[in-house]
Amino acid sequence: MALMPVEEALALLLAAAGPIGSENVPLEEAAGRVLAAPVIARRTTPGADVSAMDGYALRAADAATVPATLRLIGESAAGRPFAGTVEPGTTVRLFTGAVVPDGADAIVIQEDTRRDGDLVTMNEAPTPGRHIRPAGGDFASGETLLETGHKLRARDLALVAAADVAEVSVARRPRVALLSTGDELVRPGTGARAHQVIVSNIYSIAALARAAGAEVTDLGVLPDEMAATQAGMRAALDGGFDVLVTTGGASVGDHDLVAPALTAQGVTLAVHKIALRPGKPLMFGRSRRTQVLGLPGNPVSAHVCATLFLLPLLKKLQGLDVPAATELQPAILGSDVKANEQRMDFMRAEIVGREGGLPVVRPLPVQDSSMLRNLARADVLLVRRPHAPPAKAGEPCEILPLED
Ligand SMILES: Nc1nc2c(c(=O)[nH]1)N[C@H]1C(S)=C(S)[C@@H](COP(=O)(O)OP(=O)(O)OC[C@H]3O[C@@H](n4cnc5c(N)ncnc54)[C@H](O)[C@@H]3O)O[C@H]1N2
Ligand code: MOO
Repeated sequence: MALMPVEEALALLLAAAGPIGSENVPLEEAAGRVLAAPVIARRTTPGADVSAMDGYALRAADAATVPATLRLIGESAAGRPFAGTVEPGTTVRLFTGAVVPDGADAIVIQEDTRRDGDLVTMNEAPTPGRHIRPAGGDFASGETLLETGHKLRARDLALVAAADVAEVSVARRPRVALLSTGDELVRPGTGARAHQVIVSNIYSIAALARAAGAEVTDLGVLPDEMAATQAGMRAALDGGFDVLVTTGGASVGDHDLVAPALTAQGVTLAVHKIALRPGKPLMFGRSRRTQVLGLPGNPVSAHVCATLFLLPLLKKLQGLDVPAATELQPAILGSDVKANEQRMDFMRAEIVGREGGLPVVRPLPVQDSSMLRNLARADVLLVRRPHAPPAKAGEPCEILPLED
C-alpha cells in the first residue's frame, strides 16, 4: 500500500475540522485564549490631553523667550484635574498622567524651572504640544484593536483592559480525551515488572495539548481485548470530547485493535499509513462531533505525531490560522546524512553551533522510536524529505523546533 505524504494527511485531517464555538471569559482568564470576536475599544485613550511629565502647564507663547516668570494658580494631578483655566501669565503645577488644564498648550518639566513661592520661572522655551499626550493618541472609542483569531498574549490583555473591555469572547478550549491501549501498560510509580511498559507518551501529549489551549482528560488504559476496546472507544466517543487521541494498537499486529474497534463504532478512518518516520501507523477519522486521532504507541512516534497533527488540529478548532504544511526552519548540517527513503524523517538532533546566523544541527546516534532519552536530549527535529539524496556536513537542511 502506498504511504500517504505527511502534507496530504495533515490537509485531510484539517479539512474536517472547524471552530468549535466560543465563550465569554473575564480578562483574568483570557491569557493564551483565541479571540472569537474582535475587541473594540469602549473608550478613547487617553480620555483627555494629559501630561507625560512632572512639571508646569502653561501657554507656550508665555515662555517664548526665557527666562519667563509666571504666576502659579493651582495644581493638576492624575485623577484630580484643575478646574480653572490657564490665563496668559499663569501656570499650573501638574504631574505625570494629569489632565492638561484648559488654556495650557505646553508643559515645561520641573527640572527646567525654578520655584519661588507662587512664582515659577521657566528656563526652557517649550514648543506648543510639548510633553502633552493628546486625547485619543493611543486609540479612539469604536476602533477595532484586536481581530478574531488573535491569540491573546500578556501585552494584549493590558490593551483590552485599557479599552474598558472586562470580558472577551474566545474560542472554547478544545476538550481532548487521551486513551492508551495495551496489556503491557502500567502507571509510573506502581512497581512495573520487566515485561511491563510504563505509560509515558500520554504525559508528553497531554502537556503539548494543554500548552496549545486544550482541556485534557486522561481516560486511562484499555486492554488488548476487542470487547473492552470497543466499550472504551464507545464511552470515549460519547463523552462530549472534541478530540479523542488514542495511543498504541495502531499497527498491523494481532493485538492492534484500535482501527477495527473504531470502525465498529462507526468511525470512518481516513488514513492508516503515512509516509512518516517515526509515526507510520497513524489514523484519523470523525465520529459526529469528535475528531479521532490514532497515534502509534512508541512514545517518540506519538510525540512527533502529536506535534505534527494534534497541535495544528487544536489550532484549527480554536479558529487560529494553520499553515497548509508544517513550517520548517533553515539550518546547517553538522554531520553527513544518508539518503532518505520514502518516509519523511523527523530525526532527533542537537544544535552544536551556529553558522551564518543559522543553527548547525547533528542527528543523535540513536533514532529508535521507543527511546525517550534522545527525545528529551534533542533540541530540534532534523527533517529529511522523502527520497532526499545523501547530504554532507555544511550543507543546508530543514529543522522543526521542539517545544522549550
Ligand atoms: N509488521 C509491522 N509491524 C510494525 C509496523 C509495520 O508497519 N508493520 N510498524 C511499526 C511502527 S513504525 C510502529 S511506530 C509501531 C506502532 O505500533 P502500535 O501503534 O500498534 O503500538 P503498540 O504495538 O501498541 O506499541 C508499540 C510500542 O509502544 C509501547 N507503548 C504503547 N503505548 C504506550 C504508552 N501509552 N506509553 C508508552 N509506551 C507505549 C508499547 O509497549 C510497544 O513497545 O508498530 C511497528 N510494527
Ligand atoms: O514509525 Mo514507527 O513510528 O518507526 O516507530
